[in-house]
Amino acid sequence: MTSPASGKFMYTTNLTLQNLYDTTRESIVLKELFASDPQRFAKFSKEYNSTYGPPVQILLDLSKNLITEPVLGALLQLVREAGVEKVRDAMFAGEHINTSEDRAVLHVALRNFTDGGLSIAPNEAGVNEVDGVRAHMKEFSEAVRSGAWKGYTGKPIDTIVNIGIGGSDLGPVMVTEALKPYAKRDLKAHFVSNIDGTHIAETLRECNHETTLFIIASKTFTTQETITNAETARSWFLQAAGGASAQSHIAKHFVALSTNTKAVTAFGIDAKNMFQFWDWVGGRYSLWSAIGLSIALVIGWDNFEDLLKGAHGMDKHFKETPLEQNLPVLMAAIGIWYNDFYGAQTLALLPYDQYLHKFADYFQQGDMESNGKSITKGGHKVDYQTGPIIWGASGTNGQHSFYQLVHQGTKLIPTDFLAPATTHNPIEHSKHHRILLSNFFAQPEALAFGKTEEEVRKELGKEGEGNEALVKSKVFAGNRPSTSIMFPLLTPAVLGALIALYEHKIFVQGVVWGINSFDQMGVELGKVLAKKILAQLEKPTDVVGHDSSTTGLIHYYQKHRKE
Ligand SMILES: O=P(O)(O)OC[C@H]1O[C@H](O)[C@H](O)[C@@H](O)[C@@H]1O
Repeated sequence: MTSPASGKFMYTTNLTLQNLYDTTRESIVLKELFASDPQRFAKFSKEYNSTYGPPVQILLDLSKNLITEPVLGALLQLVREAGVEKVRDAMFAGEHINTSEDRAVLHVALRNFTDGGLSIAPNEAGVNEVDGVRAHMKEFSEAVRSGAWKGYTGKPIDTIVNIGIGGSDLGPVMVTEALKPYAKRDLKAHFVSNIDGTHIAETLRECNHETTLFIIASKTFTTQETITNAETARSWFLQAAGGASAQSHIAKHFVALSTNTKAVTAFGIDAKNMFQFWDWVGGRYSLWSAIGLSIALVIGWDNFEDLLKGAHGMDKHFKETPLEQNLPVLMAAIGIWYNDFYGAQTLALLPYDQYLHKFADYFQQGDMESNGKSITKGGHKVDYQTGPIIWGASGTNGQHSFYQLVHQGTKLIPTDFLAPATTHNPIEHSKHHRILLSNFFAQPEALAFGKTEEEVRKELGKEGEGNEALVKSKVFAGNRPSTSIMFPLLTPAVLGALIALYEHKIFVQGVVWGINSFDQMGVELGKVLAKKILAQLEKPTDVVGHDSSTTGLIHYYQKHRKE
């Protein structure tokens, strides 16, 4: 049998799985599986307890998935056969598993602490500088938070504006939202990402130039959106601070997070106000790096460190735990089952925690930019499905919009439900939280077990008689899969572990599919075309080299625009 190196999803185990799918799919009925096995929850749920850092507990309940022991066994065999353990160890060792860019993939090194025991790639350039950058971030964030760091007129900073996009924005946004209970409430944090001038304009309206710190976050420091927004912020600041003569005040109000020292200094930011990271940190894996500075500013250094330690605990679990007990591996295996055998197109992330309302947005980049590929590392076109479409919203909002389709639509939608046992806001004696959690428990139950026609008829009584359409429309077929993830409380360490859990799930799937999860060539073409078009926007006669649709659209803009 060949491996994805040829573009064919053909491990030996693939045939076993296909066979299991063809012969047992009809009998994989959750209602029956639960009825016939009182141990099903015990068998298919795992409790994770961190062995490093602050205590982290996570309960992963996989029992409401369309799996049996033989299926899960075969899926794990597939993971084994695909060589996931070898590639995982290669990642930790710093081998250049990002082959197209010839780079190591070492975000795990950013959350490694010397007593963590993983000895992560000590020889890769930059790995031994991680501690130094962390110390710089700690010192700086503490100075800003305490008020010791002053703006150019001697006032303390009360507002930070992170200017970045993609991985230089989504992680800080998601984490600062998720950990709001730990936030310094008198330090306002804004995140500007969109090139749409509205984003920076509306933000600047809320800023006082004397007390605002701009954090320019860009791995490459060449990203059009970020540099344009940063230039606008700089002009705004200089104008407010007294024009060109205010140049020397920039040092108090602008810092950079980047791998590109040359571009940072060319922008006018002093190298000593730059927080370094390295090319082995992928953008969508960078919140653990200097890119996390805005997080550290908002929640404080100790909490930021707990976030890293929670992730490190999950790294240890991923590296050291047998596949059968390995949370990210199990989640990845089940995702492959739906994606490649059931033909599911998407995965919905449904956190029942308002603080996690950006979780799905964050993993849209994390998962889709990593595994949205159709060429293998060996350069072959795949003849199987790779990364799923990620989407979702926080509960219970989704229930009042798209859950109709999840319950009764024609598509199979695997779902991940997440919830904390305890809320940070126990108002009304946790009344809200009990209602929230009752929904968190009810939805997977309804999805899995549905409601039969018989039950509907009984419930409707006379009203249902002679009204077949009504009866049928109230039936829930059930057997719709879900994973439930619970934890005691959303702390920084728990959040770190959860993010790392999903990161490693994505990693495992990428290895099985034989793709490079660490490049993002698919974002390039649109950027190149936009540059070309930007130069043609002035006059209709400049618009050349496009199809009639694109030309027509640009002409429409030229006719109707007003400066
Ligand atoms: O951090 P930067 O270099 O500015 O990159 C920001 C973003 O740019 C591109 O869109 C990449 O596809 C993303 O992976 C990256 O996070």
